[in-house]
Amino acid sequence: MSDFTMEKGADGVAVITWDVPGKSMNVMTRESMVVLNGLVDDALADEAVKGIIITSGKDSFAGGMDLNTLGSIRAEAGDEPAQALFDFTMNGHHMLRKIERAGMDPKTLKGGKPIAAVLPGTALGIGLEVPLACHRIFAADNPKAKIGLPEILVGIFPGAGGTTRLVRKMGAMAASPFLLEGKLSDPHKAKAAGLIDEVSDDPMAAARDWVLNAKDADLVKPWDQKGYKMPGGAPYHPAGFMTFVGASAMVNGKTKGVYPAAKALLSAVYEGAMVPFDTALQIEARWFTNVLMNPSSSAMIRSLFINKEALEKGAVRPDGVADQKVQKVGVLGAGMMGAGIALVSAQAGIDVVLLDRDQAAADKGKAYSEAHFAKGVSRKKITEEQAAQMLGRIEATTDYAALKGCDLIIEAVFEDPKIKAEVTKAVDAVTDDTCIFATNTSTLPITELAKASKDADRFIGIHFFSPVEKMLLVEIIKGKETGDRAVAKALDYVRQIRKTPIVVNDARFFYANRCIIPYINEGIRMVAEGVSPALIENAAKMVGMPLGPLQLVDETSVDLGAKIARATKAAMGDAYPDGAVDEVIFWMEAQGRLGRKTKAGFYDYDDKGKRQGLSDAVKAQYPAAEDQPDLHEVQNRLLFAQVLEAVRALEEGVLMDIREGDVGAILGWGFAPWSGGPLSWLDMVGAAWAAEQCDALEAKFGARFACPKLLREMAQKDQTFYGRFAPQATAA
Ligand SMILES: NC(=O)c1ccc[n+]([C@@H]2O[C@H](COP(=O)([O-])OP(=O)(O)OC[C@H]3O[C@@H](n4cnc5c(N)ncnc54)[C@H](O)[C@@H]3O)[C@@H](O)[C@H]2O)c1
Repeated sequence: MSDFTMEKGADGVAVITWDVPGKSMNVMTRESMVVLNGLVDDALADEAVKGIIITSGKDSFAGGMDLNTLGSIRAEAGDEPAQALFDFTMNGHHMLRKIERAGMDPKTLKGGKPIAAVLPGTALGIGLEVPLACHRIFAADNPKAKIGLPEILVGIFPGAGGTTRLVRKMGAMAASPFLLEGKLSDPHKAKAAGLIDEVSDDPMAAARDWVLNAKDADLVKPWDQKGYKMPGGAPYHPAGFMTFVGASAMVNGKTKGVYPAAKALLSAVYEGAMVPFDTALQIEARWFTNVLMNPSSSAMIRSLFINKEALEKGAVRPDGVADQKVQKVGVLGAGMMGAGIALVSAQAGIDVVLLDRDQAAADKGKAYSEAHFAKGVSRKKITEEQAAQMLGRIEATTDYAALKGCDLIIEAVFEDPKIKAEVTKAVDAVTDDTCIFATNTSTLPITELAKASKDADRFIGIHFFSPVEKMLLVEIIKGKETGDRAVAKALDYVRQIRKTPIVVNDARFFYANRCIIPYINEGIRMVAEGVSPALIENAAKMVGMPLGPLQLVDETSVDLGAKIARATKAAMGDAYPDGAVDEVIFWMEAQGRLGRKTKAGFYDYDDKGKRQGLSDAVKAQYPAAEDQPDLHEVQNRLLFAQVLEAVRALEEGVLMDIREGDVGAILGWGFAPWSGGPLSWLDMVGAAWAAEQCDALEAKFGARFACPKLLREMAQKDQTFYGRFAPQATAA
């Protein structure tokens, strides 16, 4: 079975159906493009065919390009990868341009065959770029459908004509959220924005009717008509020029210049807007190739597309363990985390028993889901029946007997080993030995907590990030005695709730928190040293961190920081290195400046909790020194604080797979996504340069920057992480 098939109807409409065998969503490959091209040729040449509909056999249209394709083109091309990628991209343009011109006479623009796209649901990336080349796009009235061009989020930009077509269709200003931010819309919003043309209960019938009645003029795109003017003005008009200046400033403001794809996109748009359409497509292809050849884009594609998907599909799942899909989950503690865990589980179709110490607390936890589902109904994302069905899956209770029959328990009670031990024992008394017990602790060692369990083999860490329903990463932690079945269960559960898992070994703060805490601490330490808070925050953003370390403290709260500092000090004794950090954090705590929640932290906040400037009170207590450090040094301190922890985690065997180190960093704490993650970043800058920087930082700031042995050895041997620790199937 081919990815595309065609059926020619007696009414003269040829329907090309995209339906990749064995996949839940269509993706475009090199091979499938050849097939589509052949079918379009056939239909255009066949006199019996009056018009064409391109649709999908699935409930979505397509998820985009299979980015592995780009990797394999590059790998096969040997010394000339750029030429091969450019040629591939131009072939795509030729095919889509053929669809757009549809056999019409190039002079009179008459005699073409109408081509409509019918989208039953989601259409992303090239899954929207193919429709954009068609003459009219019909979408089903499917509120779950997402329509847009998210390429920028994985480090590239729409390179199958989407950039050029969208800008000419709606103007650079209106196109910018879709191109530069990867904004996705449901069908109605997509129609309002001009991305698609019609939303219908029966889009096939509507499209067929349109195809059979379309006139010559309906097939000619505005940019192929005489006197075409770009909406909002092209760059050589004053209004258009200002749009481009504004867009350029916005991109620089948002990306701080570290995302090559955003800059290349702007160049493609700007240069392309000044020339005829077909030349613009060549310019788009040139910039697209430029981006594909950039190490940042390759690293982003590798981490955010290929490796993320591999982890979601079970790349690190233990071999030979049968499917462990969860039927009924018990969630202990209906507080902030427990309520979120219950919500995502119910959404995934799992029955949930949500247990707390008293009924009011359990009910409050369930009410969180109720409010969330009600919002979904009011925004037409789900129906009232679906909301009722999902809410009906959650049983709020105080009764341990209700946990009977649960095949997974996740405890999210207070962060207190005694309480955690009590609930572990109480659960053991009512569940059988098929049930896996998981703890959501963020700081307590799993191996220690497992001692309260009847069977440490069935005990595991499933560490969520807050807010549970928004954060994409789940960290699974193996205690010393955790068995494969528990790991498989945790992975299968994370897959059910559609998040991305990483599996790490048990160690202080596991992986994500272990790396983010030194970043935060380095920022606070600099405040104590008299580095200007604005310099610290800006330096962080300029290396691509979504939040500066001080803003991050405000978001996660100063008292949590103080609590962790006290606990760490108690655990480490004399080896505790963060005295300077504590001074600031304890002062903040004493001042009641606990962060956003108290509307005062390193930043000031208005009455509504909206962040204002950096706080004068903090600046008065820790005045900025006259001599401020070099920006590059501040950036290096903030980056190395994180990446060295990632290297140590790998060296110590906490991280077992480098893919998890990179994917976990980006999804878990927003580590500079342009870099592809901390290990990809080290590969980009080179181990030798990184080791030199460590030596310089260590000499000036102390042992926390000492070059890990592993990195030193890699520098000496001129190795990369993806070379030395190459996991299978990451060769993109
Ligand atoms: N807050 C975060 O950002 C975050 C992130 C990851 C992990 N965690 C971990 O998740 C756990 C819960 O954190 P939270 O922020 O949801 O706390 P929370 O205080 O909001 O909720 C804890 C809930 O547990 C209930 N509880 C306490 N003792 C109980 C018992 N014996 N039996 C049943 N219920 C009991 C409390 O009534 C409360 O509703 C902690 O282990 C924490 O370290 C928190």
